[in-house]
Amino acid sequence: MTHSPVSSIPWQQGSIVEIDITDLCDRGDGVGRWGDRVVFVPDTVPGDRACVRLVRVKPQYADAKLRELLEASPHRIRPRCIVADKCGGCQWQHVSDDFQRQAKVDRIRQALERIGGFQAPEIGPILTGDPLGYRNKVTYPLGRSQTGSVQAGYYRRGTHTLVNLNRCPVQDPHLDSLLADVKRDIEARGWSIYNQTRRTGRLRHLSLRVGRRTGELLLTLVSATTDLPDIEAQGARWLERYPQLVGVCLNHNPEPGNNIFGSSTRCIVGRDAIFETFAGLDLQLTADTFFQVNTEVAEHLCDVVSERLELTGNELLIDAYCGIGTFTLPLARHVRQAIGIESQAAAVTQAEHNAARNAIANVTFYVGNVRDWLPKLLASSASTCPDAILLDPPRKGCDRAVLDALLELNPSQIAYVSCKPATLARDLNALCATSRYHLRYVQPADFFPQTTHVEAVAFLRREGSSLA
Ligand SMILES: C[S@@+](CC[C@H](N)C(=O)[O-])C[C@H]1O[C@@H](n2cnc3c(N)ncnc32)[C@H](O)[C@@H]1O
Repeated sequence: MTHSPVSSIPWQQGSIVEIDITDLCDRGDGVGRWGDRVVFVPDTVPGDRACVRLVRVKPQYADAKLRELLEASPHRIRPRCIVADKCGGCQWQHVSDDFQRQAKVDRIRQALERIGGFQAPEIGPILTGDPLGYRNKVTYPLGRSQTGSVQAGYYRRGTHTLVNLNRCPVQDPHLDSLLADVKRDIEARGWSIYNQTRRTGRLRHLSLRVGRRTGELLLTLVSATTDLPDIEAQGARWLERYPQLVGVCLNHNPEPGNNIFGSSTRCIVGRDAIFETFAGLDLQLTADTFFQVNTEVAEHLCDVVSERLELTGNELLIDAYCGIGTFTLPLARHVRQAIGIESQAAAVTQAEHNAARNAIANVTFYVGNVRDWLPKLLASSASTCPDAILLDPPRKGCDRAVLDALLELNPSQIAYVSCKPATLARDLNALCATSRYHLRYVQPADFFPQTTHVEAVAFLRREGSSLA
């Protein structure tokens, strides 16, 4: 293979260069080198040799577009989605499942080593489930094609242009026909589609949720208006056509901005929630509350947390950032007392409802900010400090004040669930900097196959704790 000499091609927008892809970056793009500069190329895989066009050029790096694949990597596969080259929903449809998993584990390792400062951390094999058909919930923005037909799908990467979907290979297959039919019926009803720029029109999003174990389906339309003409009749028709559909809801979101759901949801027909079996519990899940999108892997992770914490039944456990109690409720069965803290009141209402539904009496949920609640618990429970704290913060990780409060609370064990390796590594570094805690084990989990997202739970133990 002859390579074009680096010096003969100007480092500028529009230049065409040939490079070997050697790595993947956090965004999921392939990474190659042009001389001592770095080139990021979407839709490539380590092992590819590619002819690329530089599109955004900085002194030391450039973003490039794949023009031609000169040699295909052994890790490259044919995408199992017909719109993989356009749709921004998945980034790695062209990467083999094994290589995706390895890349995710590598990313966690690199973050722990480079940002966290940990040397050779023990990282377990990644938890996996089905690489396709796993999503139990989808929420698609709605739009119209140039010819006026109703569209639903994800945005083209880096744009606000919808890529219309009639099916999606990562969503539960039971949602496929519903997606196509609902779009057609919206069109037939003449319901207008919301225009974000002009702030006109009604319908904004279509959300579908399925109980992976029960098969129950829930359909929610998000509208800028409180009503839609004949929504009751259409809802009844959908219920009749789909025996698994248990309810049709209308969420009202008149606010501009990126929030999908508004604050009020009205059940049009049927019920406003599905039932689902999770970790041996019977859960009720409404349309607008967060539930882990990959039921199987979440359940698997819950088991790992319970086993790794080596719970004896005597512990006081705090689950900070608990959502609807996805981890709190199953873990409550293994401890003396569990406390969940969550900022969203609706999620706590759902958690309390599900605790009662499953006769779990040893759990208390608090609505509010973890940053405020941890010091309050510290003040109120001097004689009963928590034995274990589970954390599952959003991507930005924990505030410094939360980490300080954790150190004050001084639990024997901390399990930190994270969806962003960089912030996980940063926070673990802060917790372990005092040498009071050491990192025992990290469990990666592949909740979102075909995408670059990766989750992990890190287990910390206090030095000298009797469990060590
Ligand atoms: C990654 S989700 C995890 C939810 C839950 N553990 C689960 O698995 O379903 C993070 C949760 O933290 C909540 N949250 C975000 N910031 C918070 C804060 N400062 N205090 C309390 N809860 C917060 C969000 O509402 C969300 O439910």
